[in-house]
Amino acid sequence: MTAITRITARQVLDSRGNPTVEADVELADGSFGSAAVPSGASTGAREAVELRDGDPERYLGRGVLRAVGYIRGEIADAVVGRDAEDQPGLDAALVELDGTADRSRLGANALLGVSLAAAKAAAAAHRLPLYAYLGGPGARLLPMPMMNIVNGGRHADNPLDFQEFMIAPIGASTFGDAVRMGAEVFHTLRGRLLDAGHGTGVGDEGGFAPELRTAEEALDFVVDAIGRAGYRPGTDLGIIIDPAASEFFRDGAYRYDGEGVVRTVEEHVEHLAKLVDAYPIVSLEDPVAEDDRAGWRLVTDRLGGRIQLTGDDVYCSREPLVREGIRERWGNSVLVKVNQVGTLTEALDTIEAAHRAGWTAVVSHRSGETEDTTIADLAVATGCGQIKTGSLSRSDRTAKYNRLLRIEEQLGSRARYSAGPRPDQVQA
Ligand SMILES: O=C(O)[C@@H](CO)OP(=O)(O)O
Ligand SMILES: [Mg+2]
Repeated sequence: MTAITRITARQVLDSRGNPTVEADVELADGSFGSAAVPSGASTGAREAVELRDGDPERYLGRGVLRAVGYIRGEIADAVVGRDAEDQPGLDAALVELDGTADRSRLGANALLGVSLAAAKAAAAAHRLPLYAYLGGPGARLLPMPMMNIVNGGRHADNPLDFQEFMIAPIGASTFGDAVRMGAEVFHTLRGRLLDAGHGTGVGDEGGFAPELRTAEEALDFVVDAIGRAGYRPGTDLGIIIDPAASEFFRDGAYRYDGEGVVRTVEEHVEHLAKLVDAYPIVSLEDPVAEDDRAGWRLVTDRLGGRIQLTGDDVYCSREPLVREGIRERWGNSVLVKVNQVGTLTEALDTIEAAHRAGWTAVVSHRSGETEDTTIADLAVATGCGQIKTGSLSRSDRTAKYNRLLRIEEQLGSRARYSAGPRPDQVQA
């Protein structure tokens, strides 16, 4: 009854107004699943390749239409008749059909759309929500959200060199509390920015994008907003930064163009360490560039015992790269974005490999998102305990928070809230 009978796809728009792929899968019993594929701006060099076509300033639709065509044609021909319950088999068939290491022939966006839509159809056939279908009866841990409230870097037009400043409700006792606390800080921050004469326009992920130059200026605003909203910085809410350091690492140095400073690898790591000393930072993502191996080692030696260091660009959600990072001790955590790798099975394998090594995993959105909420279910299904899904505004981001609120309600008294990456940080 879970045999795939029909696959189709279409172009839809993502949150940046760029076309992206949406795929539908239908099963013999009439069950249906649909998934829309997200897209990044600060992409890792070893990410699976999406078909989009070149210049991001221009219309990107032709590549997407090619991906849509592949789904309707070649992929449908190969996959119709397969059992949607056999997700690893389906995903392996998709990877084999593509035949390239970087998924560039059919496109990671084509592969991922089908992979996720098939999982949703199989969940529907079982009359289960996706998180329960994928995670089983043990799936009841709501993730600590990393809420993006200040945008910079590639995600905004302001001078801030670091890409994302986030708050994490480490002192919340439920996911509902966490969302409320985040929303209160978000609105308090808005008022404080206005008072200081700043604009309150937002960046790609819905965080404010004020004309600030230094990380310290942004962090002062964030700490102040946490306090004025009635919370204790570092106890109720921690701070997380994604500098997305690959974006400003050139010729062996970190070029802070907004701040007007160039820092050597050592100076850059020293600067991060000072920020960790001065502010309640609980986690740094991509603190150094993906190809700065010495920097990864240095920052891990310096800060790995104190805070979470999450690799995004350096791992591109790919299990073999994470295994290498575990061996080499580059960080202690991995960011997992399903479209970086191209299939659901591979993303799940990456999370499992991280957990087996005692690392944490953070399920993440992309800066270009849609109303699709699959990652909310994935965070609960894997019990990873952390999700990064943007600000408290913009429907593309709030869709994920709202989905998690509904899951928490559905789980009732079985629901647990993860107040941080470690198992002992779960609220009873
Ligand atoms: O760097 C990141 O972590 C992501 C998501 O926040 O951005 P993008 O999707 O542009 O790669
Ligand atoms: Mg990142």
